Amino acid sequence: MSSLLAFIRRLSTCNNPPEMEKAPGPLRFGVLGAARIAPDAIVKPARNHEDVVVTAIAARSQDRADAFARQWGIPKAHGGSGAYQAQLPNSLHCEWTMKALAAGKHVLCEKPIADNEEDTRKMFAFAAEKNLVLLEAWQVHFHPSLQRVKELADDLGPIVNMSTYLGVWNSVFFLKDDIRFNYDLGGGALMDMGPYPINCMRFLTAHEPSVHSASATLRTEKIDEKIETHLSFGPDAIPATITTDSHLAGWGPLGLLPRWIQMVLRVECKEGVVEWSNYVLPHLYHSITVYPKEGGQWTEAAYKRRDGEGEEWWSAYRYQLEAFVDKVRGRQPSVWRTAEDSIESMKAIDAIYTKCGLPLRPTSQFIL
Ligand SMILES: NC(=O)C1=CN([C@@H]2O[C@H](COP(=O)(O)OP(=O)(O)OC[C@H]3O[C@@H](n4cnc5c(N)ncnc54)[C@H](OP(=O)(O)O)[C@@H]3O)[C@@H](O)[C@H]2O)C=CC1
Ligand SMILES: O=C1OC[C@@H](O)[C@H](O)[C@H]1O
Repeated sequence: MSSLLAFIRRLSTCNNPPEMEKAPGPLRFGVLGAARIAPDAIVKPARNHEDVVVTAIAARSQDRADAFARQWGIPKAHGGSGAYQAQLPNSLHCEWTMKALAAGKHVLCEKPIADNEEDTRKMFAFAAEKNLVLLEAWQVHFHPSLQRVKELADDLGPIVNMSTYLGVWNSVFFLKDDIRFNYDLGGGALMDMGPYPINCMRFLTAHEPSVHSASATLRTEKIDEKIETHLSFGPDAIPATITTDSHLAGWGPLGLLPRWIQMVLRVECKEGVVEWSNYVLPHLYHSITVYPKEGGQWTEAAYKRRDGEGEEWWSAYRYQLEAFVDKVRGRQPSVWRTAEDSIESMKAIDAIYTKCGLPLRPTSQFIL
């Protein structure tokens, strides 16, 4: 009972974090796109960061921007921002990141950072040229649970196999015209969910993947509803299987009842197995179950960093914002993701599409 209460308290603070008094001259954020993810990804974490304020929201329609600003208490003071958070369809990440960098702003851009490797390289090259911070907002990298899974896998000896089935039931989660199902907007189940397992596996093995096979079930001509791919990581060719499925079959009469999401990463090591559930949004809840070969399994969770940074209720987005602001302010973040991380992740996504015989998502036509 007490652990249920602690869970509810943690979740409710995570969703409604306490407002911090702001330091003088906080970093001013503009949000690009009144997206569904924007409140969780930036608005709420910013409220709780003493050195961040969200000053502006931009959307295609003024009404939508006004409504978002009203709902989330954003003054909409256009101009004067020091950083932008891009929450747009994937195909627009490149264009708007380039525009923001050209205007001298640091950028925290949603995952996947672009439509393909070519655009990703262009964006990071421009950020480096302008000496500005650009970070792909793959927030799981900043959550303590990923570090903990790595510690456990390291303890159990070399990784020998990794697998994950990432599945959601699309009529519950997504609308028919969702950006995820539009090729021109950079859609596809792999684009949407692929960054999670690819980056976890890259981090856990500290190696890049080679793609051996991949097959897609299509939703429309160029949009993957589901992809299963077989990869290997590093010189020891550690095998891995990733399935991204945006349309889990239902169950019950006529298959109409939704299935619970499937988000478990399984890491098999020489001396045992680590299973990490809900690794896509680990701050909501997650469990890490360890099955040592010698017996004596246990389950744990990691919500707070060992070095003392953070709070049990911090979301992965809040940890990510801490790191981003540290970087912008010239401090060394406790955890960071490099340009190389984003480039290699996009390269793997491109390689999987190519293996499936599908076209890469379209390169941005935007020219500065
Ligand atoms: N890191 C994470 O945990 C998550 C990341 N994401 C990422 O965030 C981004 C946004 O996702 P999500 O919030 O679900 O997206 P939404 O469906 O809310 O759409 C985002 C924005 O895209 C714009 N948009 C919608 N349709 C079109 C269109 N046809 N043409 C041009 N623009 C359009 C809208 O802008 P406007 O406001 O101007 O109307 C909308 O606000 C994606 O890159 C996604 O991968 C998403 C969920 C979780
Ligand atoms: O980034 C994401 O995380 C959760 C998923 O359900 C969502 O589709 C995706 O955009």
